[in-house]
Amino acid sequence: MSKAAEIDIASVSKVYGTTTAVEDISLKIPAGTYCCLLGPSGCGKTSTLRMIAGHESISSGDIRLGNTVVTDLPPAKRGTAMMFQSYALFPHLDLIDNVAFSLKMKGLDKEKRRAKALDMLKLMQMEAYATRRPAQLSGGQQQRVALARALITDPEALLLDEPLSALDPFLKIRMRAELKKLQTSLGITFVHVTHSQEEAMALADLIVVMNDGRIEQAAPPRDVFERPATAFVARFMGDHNVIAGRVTGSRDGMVVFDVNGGGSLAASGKPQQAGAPIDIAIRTDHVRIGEAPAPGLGFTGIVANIEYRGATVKLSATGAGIDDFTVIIDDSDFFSKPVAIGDAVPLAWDAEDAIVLGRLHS
Ligand SMILES: Nc1ncnc2c1ncn2[C@@H]1O[C@H](COP(=O)(O)OP(=O)(O)OP(=O)(O)O)[C@@H](O)[C@H]1O
Repeated sequence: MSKAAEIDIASVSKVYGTTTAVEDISLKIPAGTYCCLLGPSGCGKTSTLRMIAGHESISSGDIRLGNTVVTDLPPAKRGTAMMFQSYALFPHLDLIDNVAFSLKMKGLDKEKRRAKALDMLKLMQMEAYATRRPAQLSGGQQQRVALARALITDPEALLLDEPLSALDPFLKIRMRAELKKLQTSLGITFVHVTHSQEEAMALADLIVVMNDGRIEQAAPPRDVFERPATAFVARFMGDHNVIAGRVTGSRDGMVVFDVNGGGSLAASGKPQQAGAPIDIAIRTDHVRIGEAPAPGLGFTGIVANIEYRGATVKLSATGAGIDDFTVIIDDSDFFSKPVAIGDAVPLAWDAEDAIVLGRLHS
């Protein structure tokens, strides 16, 4: 296998006619990283991946793979390989010929390319099926063949476009573990497009959250989850309440603000100009119920819904200017002092759990 390469995306944009799919993004993906491009449909993930692969031209900016600027190179000359969502296997060819296809294009003789294809099928534990056609395989097996076909070119980076989306939920989780194992054992750079935050959290060393053609945050999964950079990231990753308001002042290392249409709250952060818009995030599992909050660090919520989830209970509450506030508490805490729909309950959190979010799009 070849070595891994860093991918350097410098001020890259992609414009299709009047649509700007990717707007001036810059990103360094260190060599050997498992990187997930994460975001909702239409945010520009696939366009970014296809520009790295060379399947889409770059409207402006440059992409470097290792020391080579690949911006104007054709896909086969970049040192990347792409695995497509639908696997794009040739139905009329057996697995060996499917896997060997790119070597045939390169002019390698039949014996050599078939031997190498068999090696790749062995790596993916698919050699027993070598003479079958794709239609005679399960979804998970087809995915392994698609991986073998992508990896046969010894790429420095493997690009995967929603590789797990065609699989059923059970297989998805199994193949996810296999992808991670494969990346770790090969040590090459993986760039994996997904709209599932769970998938990205499970796989990535580096999560790149995209929204509307731009990067909202690029950081390891734990940082993205614990310190979401923007309201979009906090909402998209889930398990956070986002509250918007306007700054009124500061106190004891906290920014004090008025909730839009509601009371006054505080959050850890530097003083900001009075009147400035502010978004804060509060983890749903870091809220205590039934405890009087410190000034600005909680409110009285009216319980709107209760969902029992086994180990935890999910409460939804409303407050002045706060439409939907979620609290996840341990089942034992809930059942030791149960509350009912319609009850008014104090909700409280600590200063460090109220995070001021950045404002990328304002
Ligand atoms: N060939 C094209 N011509 C015109 N517009 C395009 C083309 N490809 C993509 N777009 C537009 O560019 C934007 C980004 O698309 P892209 O496929 O990169 O998003 P995505 O995040 O991968 O979405 P999905 O998860 O749905 O695949 C969208 O608004 C899309 O409609």
